[in-house]
Amino acid sequence: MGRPGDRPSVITARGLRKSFEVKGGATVEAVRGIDLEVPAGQAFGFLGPNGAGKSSTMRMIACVSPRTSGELRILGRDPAVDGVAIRARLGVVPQQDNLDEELSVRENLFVYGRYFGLPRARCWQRADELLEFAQLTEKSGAKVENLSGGMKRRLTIARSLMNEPEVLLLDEPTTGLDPQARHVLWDRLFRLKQQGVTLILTTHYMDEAEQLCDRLVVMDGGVLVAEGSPAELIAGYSTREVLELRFVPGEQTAAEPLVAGLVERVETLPDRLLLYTPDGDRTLAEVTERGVRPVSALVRRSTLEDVFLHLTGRSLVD
Ligand SMILES: Nc1ncnc2c1ncn2[C@@H]1O[C@H](COP(=O)(O)OP(=O)(O)OP(=O)(O)O)[C@@H](O)[C@H]1O
Repeated sequence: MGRPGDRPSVITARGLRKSFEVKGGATVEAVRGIDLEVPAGQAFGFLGPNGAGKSSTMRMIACVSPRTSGELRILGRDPAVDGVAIRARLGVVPQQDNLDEELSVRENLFVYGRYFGLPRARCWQRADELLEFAQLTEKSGAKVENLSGGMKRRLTIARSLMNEPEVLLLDEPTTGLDPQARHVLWDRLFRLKQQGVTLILTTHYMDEAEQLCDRLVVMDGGVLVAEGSPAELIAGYSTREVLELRFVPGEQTAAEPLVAGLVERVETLPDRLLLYTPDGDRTLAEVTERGVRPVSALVRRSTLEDVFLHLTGRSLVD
């Protein structure tokens, strides 16, 4: 899988696998042989539900978890051999913030810079640049424990940029944030991409994938089930429009036979029927003619959520 462009690849994987031995001698196959090609300068996303294998893949790319088998090259090097050298060129934003709550915002950046061996004066200078970038200059002297969730995320991102990484890995960057905080964060990530940083992120939010990613892979059960740009995936796996018919939970099954044959594909959810159609308004008129009486009806454009439902038979967010 993959579409290598003329830009060099920052990540190449072939048959990449990760298994974990668990209690009782059983093996969990978290990643079951995936192929990846991520060109420099892209925002590349792993989209999938909980347990799909996204974090396990990210941890192998971050050189903190060895692969079980397969090939993996990051920035042209093998993490099993050159992990330390690769890590120096990566920025990592983990799923859970692990900031030092007792230190001030600015000190958190300083300490991280020192960890990467930057001279003291350069650490303070870089910290101030990144505070501005993260829109946290006014919070420079504040204790981390007094920051909002969105500010903490922005600080974690600022910290991951102390070593001027070429590639930034973000594991569910906006999980738990309110919509406004998510938009501020997306804006900062856009800026980084404009500056040439390759972004690799995991998410189970389809809007995040659509907003941020040039390309993405849909992951489920440790394998890749589709790859493309958000627009390509929607064009390839869904129709342009969806007619959503809402029912009192349970009553949607009675309507199923009435809509049969009207459209190419119908998905049944606990309180809804989704009818995939090139023309939602026309289909709505047809189902009304057939005597279907939903609580409400909505025509909307297809999203990545529909693609995911089509590919896996399940919703992205359980
Ligand atoms: N250290 C571990 N030991 C045993 N099993 C693990 C370990 N890490 C992950 N797994 C298992 O591997 C599978 C994939 O997990 P992973 O965390 O990679 O998925 P994910 O897509 O990132 O999910 P989430 O969105 O919940 O983070 C799951 O079944 C998980 O329970």
